[in-house]
Amino acid sequence: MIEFQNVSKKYDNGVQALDRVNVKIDKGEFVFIVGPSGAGKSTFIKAVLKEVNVTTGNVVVDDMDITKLHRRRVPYLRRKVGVVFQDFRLLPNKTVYENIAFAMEITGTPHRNIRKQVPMILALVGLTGKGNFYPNQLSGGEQQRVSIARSIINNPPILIADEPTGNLDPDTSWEIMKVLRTINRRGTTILMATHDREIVDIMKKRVIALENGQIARDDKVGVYGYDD
Ligand SMILES: Nc1ncnc2c1ncn2[C@@H]1O[C@H](COP(=O)(O)OP(=O)(O)OP(=O)(O)O)[C@@H](O)[C@H]1O
Repeated sequence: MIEFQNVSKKYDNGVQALDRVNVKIDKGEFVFIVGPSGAGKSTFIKAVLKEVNVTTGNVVVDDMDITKLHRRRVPYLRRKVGVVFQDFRLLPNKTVYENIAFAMEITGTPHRNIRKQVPMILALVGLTGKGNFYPNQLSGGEQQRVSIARSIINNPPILIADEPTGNLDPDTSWEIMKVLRTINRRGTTILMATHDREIVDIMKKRVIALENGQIARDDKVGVYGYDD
């Protein structure tokens, strides 16, 4: 599903953000990416999305070697990978319904399907009845649910969550983790970068730890393992 083959990334300023990374993530896995600040987690995620071009090695996403993928084909890749961020990134002038519908409109989904699928996805993330609310009328946890709904509405095989609980209190964070677990159980591969020790330790999922751009640990049932 996702494979890094001897991947290195050196930024123009000389920083070696990824250093000969080899890793394989299978379909349906739930994987945490942990590591100290500056370890290379964001660079790893950006390499999957082709937001950064790696210096050497190959990145394979959903059976497609994206290393040499033409710029014009990158939007096609992005449809295979839903993304959720710490800061939600919802469109403030659109309702919950419109935020999600918009993601379907840009892929050319017929309105009939949009009208059917948006309520279904709102139910999945526990937001039935909130379709007409604007983002600023929702709690942080609810906004993150909208963001998750938007990220999976086009059924991507992979969901990347970059610190999705970073702005949320512990209880709300767990509500978000339940939603992500439900999505994972439906078959979506999930890759989540996090600094949240409690979540990593309790979830008992695969943990890949990056340090200085290298894989320091890769445990099938791992722990957070840092003091920060
Ligand atoms: N666009 C860039 N240009 C130059 N150096 C960069 C760039 N982006 C990141 N870096 C450097 O690459 C290294 C890895 O950064 P990265 O953001 O991948 O780490 P991270 O593990 O996500 O950190 P954090 O937990 O703080 O988000 C750091 O030394 C960082 O300063």
